[in-house]
Amino acid sequence: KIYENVADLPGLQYDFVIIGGGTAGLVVANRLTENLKFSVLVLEAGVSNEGVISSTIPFLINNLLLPNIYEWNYTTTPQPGLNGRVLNYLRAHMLGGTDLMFYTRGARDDFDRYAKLTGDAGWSWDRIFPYFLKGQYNPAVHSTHGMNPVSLSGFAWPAGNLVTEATKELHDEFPFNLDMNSGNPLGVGWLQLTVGGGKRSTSATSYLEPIAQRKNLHVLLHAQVTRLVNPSRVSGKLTFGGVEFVQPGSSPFIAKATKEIILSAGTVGTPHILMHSGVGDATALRALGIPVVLDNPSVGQNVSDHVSVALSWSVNSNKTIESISQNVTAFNEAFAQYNKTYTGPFVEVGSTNVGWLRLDPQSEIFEEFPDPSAGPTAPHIELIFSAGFTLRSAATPHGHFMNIGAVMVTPLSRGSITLNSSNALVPPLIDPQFLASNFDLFVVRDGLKRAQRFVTAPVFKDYILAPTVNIANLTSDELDQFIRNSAGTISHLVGSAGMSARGARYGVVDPDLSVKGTTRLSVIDASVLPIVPSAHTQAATYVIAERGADLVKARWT
Ligand SMILES: Cc1cc2nc3c(=O)[nH]c(=O)nc-3n(C[C@H](O)[C@H](O)[C@H](O)COP(=O)(O)OP(=O)(O)OC[C@H]3O[C@@H](n4cnc5c(N)ncnc54)[C@H](O)[C@@H]3O)c2cc1C
Repeated sequence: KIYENVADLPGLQYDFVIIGGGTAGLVVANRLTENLKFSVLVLEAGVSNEGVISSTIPFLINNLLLPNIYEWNYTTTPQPGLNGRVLNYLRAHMLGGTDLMFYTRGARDDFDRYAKLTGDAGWSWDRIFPYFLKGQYNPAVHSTHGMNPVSLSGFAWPAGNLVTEATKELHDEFPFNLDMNSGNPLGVGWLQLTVGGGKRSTSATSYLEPIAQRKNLHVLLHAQVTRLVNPSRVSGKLTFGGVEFVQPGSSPFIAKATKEIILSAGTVGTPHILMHSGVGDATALRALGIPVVLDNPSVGQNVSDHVSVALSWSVNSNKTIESISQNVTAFNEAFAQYNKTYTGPFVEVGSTNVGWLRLDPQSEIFEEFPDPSAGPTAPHIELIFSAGFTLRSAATPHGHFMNIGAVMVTPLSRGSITLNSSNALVPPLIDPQFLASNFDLFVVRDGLKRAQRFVTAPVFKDYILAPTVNIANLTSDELDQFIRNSAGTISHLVGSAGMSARGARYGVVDPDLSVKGTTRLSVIDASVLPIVPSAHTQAATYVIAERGADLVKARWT
């Protein structure tokens, strides 16, 4: 059952307390409460997804991302690699998270590297693969019995067919890939989305809604966890006796977990809570006057994220996103069609295809830097093809466009989440160190050049009119400045509570996701990924949550 007010909860003692009801937290809540003997409380700082149309209608997802109650409205610290710019840093503040529905699992090598880094073969592609199928178009690599619907686009923008045609014309550099979720993503293929029946699916719609009436599951909204309290030692290991949280304007409450506390507060929230609980770098915590209960300098460090820059071309067609986004009548018609039949352009986001490419192995950049990709199946670059501007703002130009986002998916830069204050309600310092490494800059540059080459395919001859910014005329230095001045993020931060092998001298959680040096405390969310996969991160988060729930269940049954 979902509660708004702590006073309505039957009590504050449960077997498990899950902190955060985003992508991972609700998967774990579902799986643990399959055992009717387990009682579970989810504490979610944000709001419900119910009745929020921009969280349901794929085409309107853009509205969810504006500063509002569905986001924490964070900003980064000034980023030297972006010429000192401060970016808005989107983080979900609602049940089920605020992803944009891209469903990309990553490369076989990404997961095999996690297995190697953690010394646990359970994180390898082959062993994790069944967990992908639990969540659900090459039928051989998908399932029909999973929880979370995944589909190809339910609406065909002409740009999508042109992109596919171009893969035939430029086959050597941009081969077609029928299904990029097989473990071998390389090539250009159709985008898959977490959309079912025309509606956006999240862990809130797939994992919570169907079981929200389970008697052993309580979800409390507007409940912001400030810290874990009452530390003690059990057989030399740290344990916490409770979870402190507040509701707007309230005094703190304490929830107790008789079995385990599970942090699923995401890559920013999880280390934030750990550090306020005294788990983190001892020197930094002391400097803020926070009592140290476990010195672990890895907490909040080693974060990595993807950086992107988009190019746009005006096109000789009026069948683009702008035909709806810039025309009130057409927008209302599309909305009406959606409401009647769940069909039409509102069933998807406007992106049509995705490409995954590797750098040239002979590239001079490898003389300076080792290859950070996970292996030969893993790309360095992602190209996102869209039938116009998917993220729209007042600055979006008028006209009709095709967009290609070039995303650097193998960052060498590493950033951090640190505390700014001893007050747990003050946001942390988010410093992803975007483009701090020249390798990362090189990859974005290469990605933009690939995008430019892609649109030279003969099929675009009568379609593409002109670039909105002609980077072909820029010197190398000017191009670098263009990148630093326009790069953004696609919000794939991971690593702040990274997994490492048991006994390793770094890392925050063991391969079974329990926090090192503690007992009855684990982290199950995207923060445990030690390196960002070469993919959008929700699919990886779902499998972490599925396997994480199995690991917890195994400890207690
Ligand atoms: C705007 C955006 C778009 C994205 N688009 C895509 C996409 O299209 N495809 C894709 O694969 N990935 C996408 N991602 C990434 C993907 O959504 C994340 O990797 C994934 O959701 C991470 O899941 P999580 O459970 O770790 O964290 P989250 O889903 O962020 O959940 C954390 C939850 O914890 C809550 N919380 C945090 N702190 C506290 C606290 N102190 N007390 C109580 N609750 C707390 C938050 O409110 C939130 O609900 C996107 C991310 C963002 C932000």
